[in-house]
Amino acid sequence: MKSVEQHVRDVLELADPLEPVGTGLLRAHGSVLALPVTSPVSLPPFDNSSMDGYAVVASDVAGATPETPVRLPVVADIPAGDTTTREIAPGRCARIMTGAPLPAGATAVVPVEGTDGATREVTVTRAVREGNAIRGVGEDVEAGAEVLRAGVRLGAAELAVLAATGCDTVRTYPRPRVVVLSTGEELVEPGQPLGAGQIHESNSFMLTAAAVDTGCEAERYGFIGDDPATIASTLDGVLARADLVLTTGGVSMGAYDAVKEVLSKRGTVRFEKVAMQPGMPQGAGVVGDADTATPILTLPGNPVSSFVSFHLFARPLLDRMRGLDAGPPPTVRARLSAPVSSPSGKRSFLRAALDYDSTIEGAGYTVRPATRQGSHQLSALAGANALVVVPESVTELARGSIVDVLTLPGSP
Ligand SMILES: Nc1nc2c(c(=O)[nH]1)N[C@H]1C(S)=C(S)[C@@H](COP(=O)(O)OP(=O)(O)OC[C@H]3O[C@@H](n4cnc5c(N)ncnc54)[C@H](O)[C@@H]3O)O[C@H]1N2
Ligand code: MOO
Repeated sequence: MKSVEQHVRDVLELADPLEPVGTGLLRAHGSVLALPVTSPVSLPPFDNSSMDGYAVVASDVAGATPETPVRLPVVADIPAGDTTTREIAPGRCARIMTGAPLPAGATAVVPVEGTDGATREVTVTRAVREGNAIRGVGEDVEAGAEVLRAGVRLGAAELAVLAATGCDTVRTYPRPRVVVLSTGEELVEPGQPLGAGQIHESNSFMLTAAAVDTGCEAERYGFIGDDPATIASTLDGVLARADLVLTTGGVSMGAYDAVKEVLSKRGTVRFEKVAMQPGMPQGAGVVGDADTATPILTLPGNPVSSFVSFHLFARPLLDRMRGLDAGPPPTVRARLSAPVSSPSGKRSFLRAALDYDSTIEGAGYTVRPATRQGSHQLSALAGANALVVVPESVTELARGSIVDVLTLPGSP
C-alpha cells in the first residue's frame, strides 16, 4: 500500500499556486499576500498629540504644581483634522485634541487633567517632560519601509496597517474555487423523507464547509447517483469553474463504484490504496484539456474517511494553491487519556478531543479518543477537534502514552 507521505507528495504535484490578482482590501481578507507591501507614507504622517490637552513649551511649565500653577494664554484651538499651519511662541500655548497636529514650537502636551481646562488663559498645575504625549512622525512606520512581507495571511490587523498606509488594493493569491460533488444512489437531500435503503447526504455539506474554513470559495454542487454517463457529464460541466473538484463515494471495490469507472478512462487520476485508517481508497489526478486541466481528488464515501482525507490531502493542496506553505498538518504532542488500538500496517487517525491541561507538570495537552471510531460514525466526529496519529507499526497504545495529534479547526 502507498504511504500517506507519498500520497501527500503526489497530491501536491497536482497544482501550483494560483496566479495572483489585485483585490480591494475587504475582498482580500483571509487571502495570502503575493508581494511585499511598502508604505509610501510615514506613520504617523506628522507629529501629533496623543492626549486631549495643551501644547506647550515644556520649560514654561517646568515648575507647575497645584501650589505653584503656571498661567499661559491660549492662542489657538487645534482639533484633529485641523489643516492650518500653527505655531506657538514660548510663554503661550494651544489647546489641542488627540490626533491633532502639533503646532511648531511646542515641545510637549499637558493633558487636560493637569490644567483647569480654560480656553482663554489656562492654569497648568502639572509639569511635563519634553516630548510628553507627542507621537512623532514615522515612529510607527517610516516612509519606504516594508510593512507586510509576501506570504502573510491578511487578517484584521494586516488590513488595518494596509489601510493606514493608504493602500487600497493588494496583490494576493485568489481563493481556490472548490466544487464538491458527492455520488451515490442511496443519497437523499436533508429535509426529504428517507425511503428504504436510503440515507441523508452529508459529505458535500461537510466538505464545502471544510473548504470555506480553509480559505476557499466552495460550491456545494450536491449529489448525483451512480450513473457513469451522468457523473461524466456533471464533471465536464463543473471543471471550468473549479480550481479543485472534490468528489466522494464510488472509489472502492464495489460493483457500482462509478467514479472510479468514469475517471479511469479520462484524465490522469490514479486510484490507489493508502496505508491509513480511515481513508484507504483514494484517487488523485487532473481532468480536462492539458492547458485547463483541473485537479480532482476522489475521496472515499464513508463520511469520516472523507473528512480525514480532506485534512490530510485536500487541505495541503489548497494551502499551496492559495500561496501558503503546504507543510504537514499542524501537530502537537499530547498524553492519551484512554488506551487505543489500531490495525497493523495502517496509520490510524483517531477522532479525539484535545484539551490544554495546566495541571500537568510543565503544562501540556491531553487527548481523549472518541469511543466510536467507525468511519460511518459522524456523532464522534462532531465532538472532535483533533486526530490522534497511531503509526503503522503500532497496534496498541496504553493510557498515558505520549502521541502525535493533528489539530483541527477549533482545537486549543
Ligand atoms: N470489498 C471492499 N469493500 C470496501 C473496501 C475494500 O477495500 N474492499 N474499502 C472500504 C473502505 S475503507 C471505504 S472508505 C469505502 C469507500 O467506498 P466508496 O468510496 O466507494 O464509497 P461508497 O461505497 O459510495 O460509500 C461508502 C459509504 O459511505 C456512505 N456515503 C457515501 N456518500 C455519502 C454522502 N455523500 N453522504 C453520506 N454518506 C455517504 C455510503 O452510503 C456507504 O455507506 O469502501 C469500503 N468497502
Ligand atoms: O478507509 Mo475506509 O476509509 O476505512 O472506511
